[in-house]
This record gives sequence, C-alpha cells and structure tokens, in this order.
Amino acid sequence: MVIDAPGTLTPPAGGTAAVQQPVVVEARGITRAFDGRGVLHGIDLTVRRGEFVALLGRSGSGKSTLLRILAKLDTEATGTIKVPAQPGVAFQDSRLLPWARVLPNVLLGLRDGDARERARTLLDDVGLGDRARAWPRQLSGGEQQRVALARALAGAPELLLMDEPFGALDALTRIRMHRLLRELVSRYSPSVVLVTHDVDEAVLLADRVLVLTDGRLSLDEQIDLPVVGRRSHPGFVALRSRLLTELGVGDDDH
Ligand SMILES: Nc1ncnc2c1ncn2[C@@H]1O[C@H](COP(=O)(O)OP(=O)(O)OP(=O)(O)O)[C@@H](O)[C@H]1O
Repeated sequence: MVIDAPGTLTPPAGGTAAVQQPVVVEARGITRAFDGRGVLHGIDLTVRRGEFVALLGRSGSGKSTLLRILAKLDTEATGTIKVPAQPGVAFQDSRLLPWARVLPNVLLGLRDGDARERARTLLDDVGLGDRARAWPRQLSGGEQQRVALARALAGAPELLLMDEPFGALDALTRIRMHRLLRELVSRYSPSVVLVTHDVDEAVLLADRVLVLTDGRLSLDEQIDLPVVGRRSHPGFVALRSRLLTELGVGDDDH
C-alpha cells in the first residue's frame, strides 16, 4: 500500500463555483482480504477538511477494517491512501493505560512544549479538569471515554478516526457524549470519520453518511439538516428510514 503525506489540494469543481475545502483523506481502490477472503473491494473515499463522515454498515461489512487502514494500524491492504501523519483515534474500549494517571494518559506520545497545557485544557473541555490525577480505574466508563476523546484531540489532529466510541455506554451517557463530541468538533475543527452501527447516531452527528455493504460503499449522502433540533426534523425521519432500508432493516422493526 502506498501511503503519502497529507495536504493535497484539489482544484474547485466547476471553475468559479464555490471553493472546496482541501482534501484530508484520499483513498483509492482500497482492497483487503483475510486468508483469501475479500473484505474490502476497491473502496474510493475522499474526505475534505472539516467534514464529519459517519460510516454505517451491518456487522461484518468491513467498517472497522477500513478505519484501521485509514489509521495505518493495518498496512496490508492494496490501493493508495493519503491521510494526515498523526490522526487522533478513539475506539469502543477507551484503551487508557491503567498504570498511568489521567493527565499522562492524555499526554501520551506528545512531546512538544505546550502539550501539558493543551492536555489540561482538553480535560477541562471534557469536564474532567478536576480528575487529572485520578487513575483510569477510578473513572466511570463514560468518563474514561471522555479521557480517550481528550487524548485523541491532544495532538491537534487534522483527522479524528473513531470506531464505535460510544458503543459500550448507556443510552443517557451516549446522548451526553454526542453533545460533547459536537462541541469538541466545532471547537477544534478536525475532519471526522466515525464508524457506527447506530443509524440515529450517524444522522444526528454527521454531515455526510456512507454505507458499507459487503465491503463496498453502497451509499454516500450529504446530510443537509440543521444541527439544532435535528432529531425532530422531518428530514431526519426520512433519512433514517432510507438508511435502515439500505442496511436491510425494515422501519417496522423499530
Ligand atoms: N484480523 C482479522 N483476521 C481475519 N478476519 C478478519 C480480521 N479482521 C476482520 N476480519 C473479518 O473481516 C470482516 C469484516 O470485519 P470488520 O471488523 O471490519 O467488520 P465491521 O463492519 O466493523 O463489523 P462490526 O460492526 O461487527 O464490528 C469480518 O468477516 C471479520 O471476521
């Protein structure tokens, strides 16, 4: 697999039409097989600066595999990919180091002079400014995910990659985390790719939704709905319904 540095500028489509944001992720023909069994079949994906992309798909459709390739955690795929050098990553399991306190966990891997101050600011941002010296085991699951989000953003990444970050949380905590994520994304403006199997989560948070079906992108759609009051917008219900159909789940099942 060819992995290049980021920063590719793509000329605006249509000459004097609206200037498009620079490309942050450019994947072409991404193909991956495990033990001879094809899992991803020639995925083409472009993500631009500031986009929030939700990646939906049924279990086993290849979502996590694609995310791991974008995060360079899997380098066995074929195809070409351009991604920023150090994306922020967050997974369903917070993956905090149990032997390190909260602040060092956020600082993980950061060496620059103002990293500590930035980590403290991020802990304040996620509402855990007073827990900097706590051990991960002293935090609830939701708090641990807050720390994981702070850590993912600590390096001021151009790209934030998340795989079911709220999948293990209870429904109320999840709603609070959605609000927090929206605030963080609007404050720090990374491009986001969020893997989820939760249709509501995708339509609530993202401004573009992709559906992966058996290793191929079967739907790619902009979400032009207001951020505030989105859940009660008629467009939300309509898109939710279409996505459920695309995922092979009838509306009647909900
Ligand atoms: N390391 C691996 N070795 C062998 N097979 C793998 C490996 N990783 C993933 N697979 C297979 O690839 C397919 C896609 O897996 P992947 O985890 O990407 O799906 P997913 O859409 O994220 O599913 P889920 O929503 O259940 O997490 C599955 O059939 C899985 O068994």
